[in-house]
Amino acid sequence: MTSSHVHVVDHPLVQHKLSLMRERDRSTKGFRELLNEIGMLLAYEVTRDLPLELVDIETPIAPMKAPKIAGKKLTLAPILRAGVGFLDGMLALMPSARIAHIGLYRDPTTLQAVEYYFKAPQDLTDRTVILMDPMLATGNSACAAAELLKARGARDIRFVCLLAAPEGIAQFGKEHPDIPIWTAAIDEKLNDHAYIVPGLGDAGDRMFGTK
Ligand SMILES: O=P(O)(O)OC[C@H]1O[C@H](OP(=O)(O)OP(=O)(O)O)[C@H](O)[C@@H]1O
Ligand SMILES: O=c1cc[nH]c(=O)[nH]1
Ligand SMILES: [Mg+2]
Repeated sequence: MTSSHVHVVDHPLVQHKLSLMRERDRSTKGFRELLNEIGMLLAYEVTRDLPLELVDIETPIAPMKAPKIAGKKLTLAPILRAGVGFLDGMLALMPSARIAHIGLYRDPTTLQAVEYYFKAPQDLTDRTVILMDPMLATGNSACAAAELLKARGARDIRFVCLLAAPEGIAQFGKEHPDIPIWTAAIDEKLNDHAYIVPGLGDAGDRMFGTK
C-alpha cells in the first residue's frame, strides 16, 4: 500500500508522542502540546531535501562559502481547524514562512469537504508550500485543499499529516500524484463514519476541547 510518494516518519520520539496522543484520557492541554511538538519534528523531516546554495560569509576568523537554503520561499498551509495544531511547531523551525489558512470542514453525511475560508499569499507559483492536517481519512479535505493551492499557482506542494488511512492515501495519490506525503503512521482502515481506526478520535475536537 505504501508507495514511493509516502514517507512514514518512524523516529522514536515521534512514535512515542503519537502513542501518548492516541490515549483516550490525554487532556486537551497535553494533546495540543504533543501535536505542536510533533509538528516541529515533522517539519525537520519534510524539509530534509530543500536545496542549499553556497553563499559568501565572514566568520570572526575567516571568509568562507557557507550553505544556506536556496531559492523558493516557504509557505505553511494549515487546514482549519486541526491543522493549526502543527503550526507553532513548524514556525519554530521556519520563522519567516508565510501562512495560508484553509478553512474546510468535513460534512458528516456526505463526507465532502466544505470550504468556509481561504486566505493565502496572492501568488504561490514560486513557493514551496507545506500543506498540513493531522488527519488524512477519506482524503477529501486534503484533496480539496491541494486544489485550492494549485489554483493559486502552487506547483511545489508537500503534505504533512499525523495519521493516514490507506483509503486517504490512495485517494490523494490518485488526485495529486505530484504531492508527496509525510505521516507518522498509516493506520488500519476507516470505520463506518469514516473515522480512522484505531486512530485518535476527532483531532479538532480533542485539540480545542469542543466535545
Ligand atoms: O480526509 P477526510 O475524510 O476529509 O477527513 C479529515 C479531515 O477531517 C477533520 O476535519 P474536521 O472536518 O473534523 O474539521 P475540524 O478540524 O474543524 O474539526 C480533519 O482535521 C481533516 O481536515
Ligand atoms: O479519524 C478521524 C477522521 C477525520 N477527522 C478526524 O479528526 N479524525
Ligand atoms: Mg474535527
